[in-house]
Amino acid sequence: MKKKLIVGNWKMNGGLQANAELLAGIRQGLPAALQCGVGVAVPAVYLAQVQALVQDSPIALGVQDVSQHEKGAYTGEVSAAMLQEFGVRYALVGHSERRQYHGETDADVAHKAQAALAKGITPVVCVGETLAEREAGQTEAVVKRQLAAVIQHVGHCVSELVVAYEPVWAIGTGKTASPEQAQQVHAVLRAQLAAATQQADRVPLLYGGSMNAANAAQLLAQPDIDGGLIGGASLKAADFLQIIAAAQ
Ligand SMILES: O=C[C@H](O)COP(=O)(O)O
Repeated sequence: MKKKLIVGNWKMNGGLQANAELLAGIRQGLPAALQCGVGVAVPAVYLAQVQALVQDSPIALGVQDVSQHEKGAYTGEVSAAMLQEFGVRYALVGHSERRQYHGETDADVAHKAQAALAKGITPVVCVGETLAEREAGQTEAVVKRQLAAVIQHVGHCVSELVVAYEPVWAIGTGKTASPEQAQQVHAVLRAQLAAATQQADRVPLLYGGSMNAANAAQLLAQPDIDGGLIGGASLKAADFLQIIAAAQ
């Protein structure tokens, strides 16, 4: 069976002491024979600290964004080359909070994915519909449009992506998509990937949106749900570890 992948997205949370405590707790509680991939997407300012804290552990280092530009006069941006220097393995691109609060377009997200790939960093491409879009019956059209922009841009590298389906209405709200709702969208995404690459099965499709210790097992049991992108529940070692246990 394909290994599941569980990635914590810390969002704008943490601090030097809190990060050290959280990662110590996770490291201590990880099963000796870990059967799934584990990563944490941390605020860029903590990269050096977290790189050291996850050293010699199975925890992969991730970030929450990457610049689409290579270098130069882009105040506040962090390039893929800089991330590469810190051993970053995963970069979230197109998280709905970036799309919503920072005006990121599908084209921006596609360029960011390409910039990450060019430096050997795996983009975790986030897609998802708002509540209004779901209620208008546009879920499929929205996620397909968002993913198509990336597929078209990265060409033959499609099989190197990770894709995360995160319904915006489920993020941080405690309202999780039902396993059936999530599976339905994941199947759509899988079919879209299959039209672009013969290796669609190896692209991990993560679900994100109020995934927690109580609902993780059911979500992860769906045939096209290959893991989770976890926000709130990744900030407590015990909760994150329970999700990891469900992915074993
Ligand atoms: O990237 C993570 C998602 O936005 C989910 O966040 P959440 O688990 O707090 O709902």
